[in-house]
Amino acid sequence: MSTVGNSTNIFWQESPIGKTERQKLLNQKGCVVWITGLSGSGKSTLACSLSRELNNRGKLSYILDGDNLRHGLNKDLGFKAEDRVENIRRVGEVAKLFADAGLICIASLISPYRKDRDACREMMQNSSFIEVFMNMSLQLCEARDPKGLYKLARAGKIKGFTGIDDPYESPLNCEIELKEKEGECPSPVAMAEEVISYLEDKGFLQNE
Ligand SMILES: Nc1ncnc2c1ncn2[C@@H]1O[C@H](COP(=O)(O)OS(=O)(=O)O)[C@@H](OP(=O)(O)O)[C@H]1O
Ligand SMILES: Nc1ncnc2c1ncn2[C@@H]1O[C@H](COP(=O)(O)OP(=O)(O)O)[C@@H](O)[C@H]1O
Repeated sequence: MSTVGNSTNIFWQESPIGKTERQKLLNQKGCVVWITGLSGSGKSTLACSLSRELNNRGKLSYILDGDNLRHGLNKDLGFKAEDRVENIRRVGEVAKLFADAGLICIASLISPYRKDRDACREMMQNSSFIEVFMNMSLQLCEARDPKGLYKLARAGKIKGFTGIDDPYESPLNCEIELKEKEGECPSPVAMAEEVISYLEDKGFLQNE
């Protein structure tokens, strides 16, 4: 019996099938690939490309996309600092469940605060949190502006837009950093392959 958060008298219910058994069934290891970066940096594009490439290799993945989750699970949250903190905390918890299910969970969110990303890392077992930093310049993201949000933010029609009048804290120790080279961004497939090589090297795509 214990107290957790605001709940008292709660008990942990063990499951008859463990993560090891599920991973064996899937021939892979559960993990979280956490993609962070500015709006327009290519997070969703990489998430989709990575999921497709993994699928082609017979590996099961699932995308948790910030924008999409704000249509449901996180529809009560906005973009003020405490809402972003709660957004990342919830998605971290959900990602942890997907990884426990044995899946390669691809979380794609701006996740602007280092402390919150680190807290998600802390939730996970050692080395199964792979932080991917989309290190694209604000200039590139703003030039892309596929949803016209930077334009609105510059015009003062959106307040607290990340990179314009709200902070983005770059990772200090991420596992993978993807960058533009001479103003050119690698293709989504090339970026997905870089992540897949990492997953392969670390043994996530098999279960010996
Ligand atoms: N104020 C403000 N700042 C940043 N982004 C904004 C804002 N308002 C709306 N949007 C849209 O919301 C998407 C980001 O949602 P996230 O859940 O990833 O954000 S966060 O991690 O909680 O910061 C983001 O999607 P992406 O462009 O895919 O990153 C935007 O489309
Ligand atoms: N590797 C890439 N090369 C060229 N264009 C890209 C690349 N990745 C994304 N884009 C384009 O940039 C825009 C923003 O990408 P998106 O994945 O929606 O970013 P985010 O999810 O970070 O907001 C889209 O128009 C997309 O087609």
